Amino acid sequence: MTHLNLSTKFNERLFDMDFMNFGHSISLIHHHLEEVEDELTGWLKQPLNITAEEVDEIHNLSDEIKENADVLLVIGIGGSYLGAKAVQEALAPNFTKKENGIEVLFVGHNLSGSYMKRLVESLHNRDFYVNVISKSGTTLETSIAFRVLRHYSIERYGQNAKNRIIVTTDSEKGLLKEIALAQGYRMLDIPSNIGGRYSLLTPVGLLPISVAGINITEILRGACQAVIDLNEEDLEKNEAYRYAVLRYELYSRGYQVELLASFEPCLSYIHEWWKQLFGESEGKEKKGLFPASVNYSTDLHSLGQYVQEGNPLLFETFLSFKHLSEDCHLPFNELDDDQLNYLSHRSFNDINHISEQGTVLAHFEGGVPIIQIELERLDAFHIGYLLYFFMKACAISAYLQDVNPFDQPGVEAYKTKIRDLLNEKTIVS
Ligand SMILES: O=P(O)(O)OC[C@H]1O[C@H](O)[C@H](O)[C@@H](O)[C@@H]1O
Repeated sequence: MTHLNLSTKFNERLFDMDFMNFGHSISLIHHHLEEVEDELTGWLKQPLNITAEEVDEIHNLSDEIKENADVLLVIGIGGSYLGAKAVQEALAPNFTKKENGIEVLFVGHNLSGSYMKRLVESLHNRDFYVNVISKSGTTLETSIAFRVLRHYSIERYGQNAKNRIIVTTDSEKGLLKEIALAQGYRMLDIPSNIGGRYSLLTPVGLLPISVAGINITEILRGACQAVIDLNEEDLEKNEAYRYAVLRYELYSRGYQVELLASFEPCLSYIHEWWKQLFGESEGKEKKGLFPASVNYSTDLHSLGQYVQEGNPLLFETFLSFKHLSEDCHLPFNELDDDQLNYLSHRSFNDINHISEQGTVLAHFEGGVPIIQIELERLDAFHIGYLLYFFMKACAISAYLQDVNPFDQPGVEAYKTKIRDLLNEKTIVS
């Protein structure tokens, strides 16, 4: 049974692409990934390696939080929040009332004073837990948000505040780990050999996802399946490797932007997570596709014109799910004053699907190369599968470009500048 299908619609500029030219390089990269131990490759087998005890610990914590809080404040930025936020958006229903459940809020990923002020004000009548997540333990946004919310926790809960703070950080080192040990906060480990943007299937993602009411066992089951399926050395049988090769070939032929497109708004944070994954993994040494995204059909009415007829620097990757569990039908209207009765035998999903097909055709005819990634169902299993698929493809893709998928030296440049400016005595205007 295939859980994920990859297909393409390429125009004549690409018709002569031969996958098998990449067989040898892929094979070398495949073995390199299997064998390297000094790199941050712990995520490769993480879904298989996570123990039942670790999953139980997360379930227990999650139950405790749900029992004692109205809100879980997840403080983190980049890889320390995007994965969990992506899964929450994709799988936890929109518009549900929060009175009977807990709200999972992802905070500390900006430096806005008004955001922070309003956040604290919004907590006055609500009970909360804090889960601060940082692999390095020193990220500015996370650290200062934690300082504010730690103070506020003490104001609210006094001595008991420490029981409401959970620290997720590197298993071996870091300032946050030292703080947690000194203050007696409970800790969850991020394995040292897993970097931030590959850490979603560790407690970084699993605790917030579980509190959001999503079945983490199913997420891990999907990811485990992907570990097995996507460890196939034969390029023709490995969808992650094929996706990596396709992207590389398009890049080599002059395309500079990959536009990830989907027709379900709940996937918009999967796009955001994917952007960080590919952007930080590939964008170095003056190389790399620029990862961008669109939410259709919304963005057909803003960026659609550019995609169809603008500068031909991009290709599009459509992400879709064959079966969706919910739908809405159009009511019949006798008057037909809105002239929509021709659609009344169709559902929203039907119309959305046809709109996707029409968009693919139009953009293809406009000269845009198309990759399509389709999964069976929008559920926890397939989301786990998809996220692992992207991580595996991303690592392969970066190696094809001969860059290290696991570092982000460029991020340090602006961090240093900000730090230097903040250390200056004068206020920058
Ligand atoms: O988890 P942290 O160490 O706080 O890092 C959070 C984020 O910080 C930086 O932006 C890095 O470039 C990201 O890769 C990382 O995910």
